Amino acid sequence: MTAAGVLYDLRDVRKARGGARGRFRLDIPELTVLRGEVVIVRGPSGCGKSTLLDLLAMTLRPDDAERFTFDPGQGPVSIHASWRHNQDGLSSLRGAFVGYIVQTGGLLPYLSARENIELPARLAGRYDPQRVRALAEHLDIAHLLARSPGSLSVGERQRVAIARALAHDPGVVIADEPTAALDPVNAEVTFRLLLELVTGIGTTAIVATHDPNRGAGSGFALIEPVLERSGDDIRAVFSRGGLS
Ligand SMILES: Nc1ncnc2c1ncn2[C@@H]1O[C@H](COP(=O)(O)OP(=O)(O)OP(=O)(O)O)[C@@H](O)[C@H]1O
Repeated sequence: MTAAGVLYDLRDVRKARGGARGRFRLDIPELTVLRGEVVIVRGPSGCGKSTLLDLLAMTLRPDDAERFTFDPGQGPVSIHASWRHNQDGLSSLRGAFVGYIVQTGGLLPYLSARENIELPARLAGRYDPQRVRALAEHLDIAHLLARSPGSLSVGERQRVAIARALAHDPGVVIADEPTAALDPVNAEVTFRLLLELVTGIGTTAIVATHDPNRGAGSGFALIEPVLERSGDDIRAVFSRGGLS
């Protein structure tokens, strides 16, 4: 794989947080994500999945990074340098190229489902009604678009959130336990729909789950942290090479 196919390239990235009891430290010695890949990030509660996804979504600033680049298509951009010198540029990059799905949908309650889906696409200047229609049909929410999020079931809200994350044709979809709030049957269906959509469109996706059965035997790339405990302190090491 050439460097042109690399979406993320991270080397020696670190983030420390005050954990639930002791200190939590996330270390990424090496992590590459290739364009078009689906990567499952799997591990138990508290192992740092959300921290890793927030770093990749450019919503959380790393403490330190030897290298942290994201290539939107015109060449790699240093995310670490952007955090220090160009946060406006970072916001634009995030808005245009990242679709983020959180555990509970995160929809704006005062907008209809349709307005929620269209908003990021309009902000990014990439609103495409045909794309919105196709996503809504695939996710079986076309009949719900006029409704407010509060009148939808949790599963319906999550499907709207998936459509919203994909509507602006992002470079990457990042989904943080997108089915954690759903019952097992709905969770299975929604997880499958998300993966079907991103693989069908060819969008890179990074999906976190605590479920040890998710992603098993799927052929998708899998990242699981190595956890080191010292008293109440935890160090989680997420690593994955990709370039030969
Ligand atoms: N905003 C924060 N401030 C301080 N500590 C935090 C913050 N967010 C998370 N942490 C801590 O960082 C550690 C990793 O949390 P994180 O949410 O990344 O794990 P997770 O694997 O996503 O967990 P879960 O599956 O329960 O969502 C935990 O010890 C947590 O308490």
